[in-house]
Amino acid sequence: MRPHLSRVPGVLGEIARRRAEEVVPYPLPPAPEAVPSFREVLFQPGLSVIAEVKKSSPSEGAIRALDSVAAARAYQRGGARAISVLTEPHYFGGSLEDLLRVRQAVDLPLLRKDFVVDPFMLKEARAYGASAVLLIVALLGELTGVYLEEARRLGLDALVEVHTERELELALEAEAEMVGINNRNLTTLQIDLTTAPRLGRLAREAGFGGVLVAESGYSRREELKPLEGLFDAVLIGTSLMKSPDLEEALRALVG
Ligand SMILES: O=P(O)(O)OC[C@@H](O)[C@@H](O)c1c[nH]c2ccccc12
Repeated sequence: MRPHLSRVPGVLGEIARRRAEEVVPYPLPPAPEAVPSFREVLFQPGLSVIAEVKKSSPSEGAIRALDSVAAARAYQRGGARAISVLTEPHYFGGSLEDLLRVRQAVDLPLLRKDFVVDPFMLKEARAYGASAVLLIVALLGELTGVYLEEARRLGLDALVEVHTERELELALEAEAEMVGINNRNLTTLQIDLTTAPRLGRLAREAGFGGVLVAESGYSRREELKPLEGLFDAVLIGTSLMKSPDLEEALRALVG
């Protein structure tokens, strides 16, 4: 079952509709061996970092033409608990090959970062080595629960991404076990770092006991302060990718 994308506004709608046109199922390679669960590694005490391999983005254009494997290895050395790999090609310069190559190079659980708009993309994620997938509520709406169920059936964890109070409600209704709060509005691309703490508090007040991840826009250590005691993890891409030394940048950010 596919979501209705015709009325999704802004850049998000543009990317997602293009993605949907491209999904044509094909025979998949056998999935690589299982690695530690994405969700479980984030349950460790303290704020975990999910470091992201991201070569370009709609807001920044080209970020860095660094090889994905080199980036992922530096992240692992720097203490990342998990790695996110963009697989969207047109706007983010990613690929499934990047995901598989990173899988073969590091031991950390991987998140397939893409605009999932067809259940086949979940099977694909698993076949190319992901332990988890991103599910964006602004795209999947009421179908979020269906995609969550299908991800579970395939043995994948799902990071359910929200940006508004209404989307958070939908994520909690769908019984998400990991919720990502994106500081970036994917329609306008604006960042507001007060979004994650605000919606994070609401999620906890509503009794959410799962993994909470703050996403986007972090580049300085002080910015992580409001997340302490509330969030399990933070997802960081651009500021790390832009650093001359990714390992050092990661250590400097989280100590
Ligand atoms: O590069 P940043 O600002 O550190 O952000 C990372 C990550 O949160 C961002 O890439 C992201 C969050 N949600 C997404 C959905 C699709 C594509 C990308 C994203």
